[in-house]
Amino acid sequence: MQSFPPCAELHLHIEGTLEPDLVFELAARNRITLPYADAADLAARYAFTDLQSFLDLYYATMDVLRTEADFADMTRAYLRRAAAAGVRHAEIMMDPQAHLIRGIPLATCVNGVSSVLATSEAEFGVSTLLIAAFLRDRPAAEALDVLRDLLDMKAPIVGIGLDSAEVGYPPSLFAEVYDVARSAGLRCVAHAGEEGPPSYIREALDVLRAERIDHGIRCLEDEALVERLVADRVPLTVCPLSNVRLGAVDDLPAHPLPVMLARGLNVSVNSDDPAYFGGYLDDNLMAVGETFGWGAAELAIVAGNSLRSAFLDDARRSLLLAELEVWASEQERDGVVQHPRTR
Ligand SMILES: Nc1ncnc2[nH]cnc12
Ligand SMILES: [Zn+2]
Repeated sequence: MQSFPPCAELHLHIEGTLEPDLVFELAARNRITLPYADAADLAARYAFTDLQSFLDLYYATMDVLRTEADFADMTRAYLRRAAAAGVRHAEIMMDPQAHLIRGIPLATCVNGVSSVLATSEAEFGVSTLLIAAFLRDRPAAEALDVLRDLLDMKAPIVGIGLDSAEVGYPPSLFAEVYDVARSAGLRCVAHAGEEGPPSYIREALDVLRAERIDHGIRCLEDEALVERLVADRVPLTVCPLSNVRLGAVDDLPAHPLPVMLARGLNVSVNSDDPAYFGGYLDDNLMAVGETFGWGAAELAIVAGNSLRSAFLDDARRSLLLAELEVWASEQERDGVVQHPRTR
């Protein structure tokens, strides 16, 4: 059986872990009638043409999340599955505005998710940090209000992110939000270069001073940008199955991940919205491993990148990097080193 390295998941939307079965369970609990016959009928709608076609369903489906217990159950289900995938640390995004605009109080979503994260290391062996992501297709003033509310309630967040529909919503619109967050000691990440142009990656770095770029795959269209990302070791949290399902790339063999790795970019592999895109972190690693002929050596590189790019404390990072070294030497000892197509 394939073994996966201990790693960090750095690009994961907790609302994107809502599996069809849980959607139906929460709908029943909250007496909501869904416009689908059953979980299989809902899953059959997961045929997306682009980011927007996914977002439409993603925002509609999360309407079943009404109470703290609902958010907690979703979070627990993700952690259980992530632990089985070899995830040892997760930096989890949530979209507070997606809940606020449908009347769910900020405390309900924040407390529901964070109550489970508080014990994730003890319960699942997965340390966790929470990132509040703002919706770039809504006004920056609204994001600023939500950020101030999060700060006022001392929400246990490590940082902020920027997600949702990308094209037409450049990072610079959110300069003030990121300035306020940074002044409050928060870490900064942003989606850029998923569907949007390389200039959005530059803006995320220069204007938002993002420390990590979520996706970033379109950087390859701008040679000077690639050189800068390599020189500065800027982490790019790549999500291969997501990119295929949303049509950002034609298919997995056409995915730029191996080129990005060969260029020396600091790439990690992540699952984005695993309930919607065909798999969790292990599924993504398995798919790229099979498609690109990766063995333990390549898996250890992306796992190491993920651990070094996480907002972890030094002690936990050292522990997980040591676990990764043990994993890599076991792979070598057992001769499970390489996939046939690599050599
Ligand atoms: N892949 C993605 N891109 C932008 N916003 C998102 N929200 C959830 N998943 C997303
Ligand atoms: Zn994402």
